Amino acid sequence: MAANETHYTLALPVFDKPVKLLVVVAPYYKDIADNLVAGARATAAACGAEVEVIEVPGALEVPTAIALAERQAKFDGYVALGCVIRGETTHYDTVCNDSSRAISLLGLQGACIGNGILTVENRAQAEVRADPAGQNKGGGAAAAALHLVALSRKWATQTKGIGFRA
Ligand SMILES: Nc1c(NC[C@H](O)[C@H](O)[C@H](O)CO)[nH]c(=O)[nH]c1=O
Ligand SMILES: CC(=O)[C@@H](O)COP(=O)(O)O
Repeated sequence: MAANETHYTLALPVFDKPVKLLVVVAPYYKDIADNLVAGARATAAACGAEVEVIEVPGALEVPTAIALAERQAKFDGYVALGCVIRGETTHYDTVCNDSSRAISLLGLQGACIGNGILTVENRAQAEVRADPAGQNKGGGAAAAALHLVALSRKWATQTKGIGFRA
């Protein structure tokens, strides 16, 4: 994938009611995280969505923070951001696999989550993917969350008043 190429081709959803996103970021690599957050903020702003940002120590804590936030029922969707760079041991595999799987499981339970946690071999790969003017993975994760929020709202209004599964 070219440095400035992105595959987020869907048009952003349009909302008639306010949307509130929670960005959960692990600033393990602060500069990378800052770029991911900037990309997510820009995409959220393009949709008129409100953003709150919280920080956790690492990628493994991101899904737990989302699960805790979901209990508050204050947010329409979540953007998971972070960067995992392979080191000398197998811990990379644990961090990548466990954080992504936990995020997917939360999604299957109905949380609208976009996953922008980078899992890369080296810093150069991370930099180009975090850059809002590059592959903009933070913006893509925010777009994913917003699309799921739109879908959730669409189907919630369609089933309102129907007391049974059609
Ligand atoms: N190596 C990276 C980590 N490791 C830390 C874990 O995510 C976690 O915070 C720790 O195991 C305590 O539970 N985290 C990243 O986000 N990125 C890494 O490259
Ligand atoms: C992804 C990691 O957990 C990694 O940064 C840890 O580095 P190492 O495997 O060299 O301990």
